[in-house]
Amino acid sequence: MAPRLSPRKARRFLFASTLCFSCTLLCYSLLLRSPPSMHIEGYQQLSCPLPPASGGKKLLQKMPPCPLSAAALPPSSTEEPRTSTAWSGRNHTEHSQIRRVSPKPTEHQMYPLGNSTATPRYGHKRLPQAIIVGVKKGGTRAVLEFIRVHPEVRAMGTEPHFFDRNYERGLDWYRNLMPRSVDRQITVEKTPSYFVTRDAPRRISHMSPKVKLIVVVRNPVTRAISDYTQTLSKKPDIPSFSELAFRNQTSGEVDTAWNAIRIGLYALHLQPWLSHFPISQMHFVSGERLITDPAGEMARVQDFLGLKRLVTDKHFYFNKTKGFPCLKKPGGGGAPRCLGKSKGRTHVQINTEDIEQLRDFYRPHNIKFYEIVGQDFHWE
Ligand SMILES: Nc1ncnc2c1ncn2[C@@H]1O[C@H](COP(=O)(O)OS(=O)(=O)O)[C@@H](OP(=O)(O)O)[C@H]1O
Repeated sequence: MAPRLSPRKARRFLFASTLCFSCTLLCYSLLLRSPPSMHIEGYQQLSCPLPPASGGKKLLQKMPPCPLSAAALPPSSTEEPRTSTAWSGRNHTEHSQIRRVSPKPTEHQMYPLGNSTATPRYGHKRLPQAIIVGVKKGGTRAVLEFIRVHPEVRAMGTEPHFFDRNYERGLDWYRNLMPRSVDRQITVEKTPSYFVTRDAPRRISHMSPKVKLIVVVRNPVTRAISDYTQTLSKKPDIPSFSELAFRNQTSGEVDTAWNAIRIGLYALHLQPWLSHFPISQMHFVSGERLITDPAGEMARVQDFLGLKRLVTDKHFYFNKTKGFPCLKKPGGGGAPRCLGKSKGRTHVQINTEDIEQLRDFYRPHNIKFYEIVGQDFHWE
């Protein structure tokens, strides 16, 4: 017969069993609890989880793309992961799932140079709000490369030639070529031949009457020689510059049918633009000042585009070998960035008499151009 417990002992037994059960439950719950959130000094955890901290294979698995919280990013690069192949030659995304939060980013961290052409996964492809429409050999590549340093600019790297050669492909085709951008960013493209394309002003205004137009102009004589030098580099058998530039070399009659000459008649080409856009919607960059004072010219371009002046003299240095201003590498180290070999070629030597004749020819056209745009470019 089992010994009978007194009521007092029974209560003690019940209390001891409950205590023991509760302890077991507590231990289990502590063991099975999810790991505490990881805090790493100097890093801010974003909304995406870190990869699990154990299991070798799992660590090698790629995590799904993680949207970055705006607060975690420096002001320049909010919402936009960029690849920076243009500068380092390596293709790495600047934003990882955890990002270092330095107390005050340096200017280069804030505004990394070389807003690359790589398309981020989000944002929208938009029709350009600004177009560098000309002129060929004026310095259009330099302006595009310099302005795309700005964090609020997204630029198409190649020339789409939509409004001259590809118009029948339609606006959706054109839009699809553009890099993705977020709301506060503007999309820019450059195609220098638009300036001399008869239908381009009408077509562009039809796309967007508010689009901002940038024209990079350069002394038309130097521009013509630059144009000829480029053609000669591709077709070495073409006639001499003087043979092409003058209808009659003895009389000095200039051949305005030759494109290299015709493009330099800026006042003439400007007229159709003014039938579709107010002059205030056009900005003229001096190709000469772009070389001697890139920061000054770019300040004016940023003002025109309604952007904060973030591309400044800190971004440029004069490269003696190249003979042109180049962009500094972000952070100071490594190779800086100059434009390619096709920019800044040594020009073909043209005799002084021919140059003088061309200057005389262009003078009245230049003066007319200065009057229309209200700026003297001093092309003497
Ligand atoms: N920073 C810098 N580096 C190199 N080159 C520079 C720069 N700034 C302006 N330029 C001048 O740009 C000229 C080429 O103009 P474009 O870019 O408009 O040419 S193109 O129409 O796109 O072919 C090019 O003409 P050339 O010197 O005749 O080659 C340059 O004089």
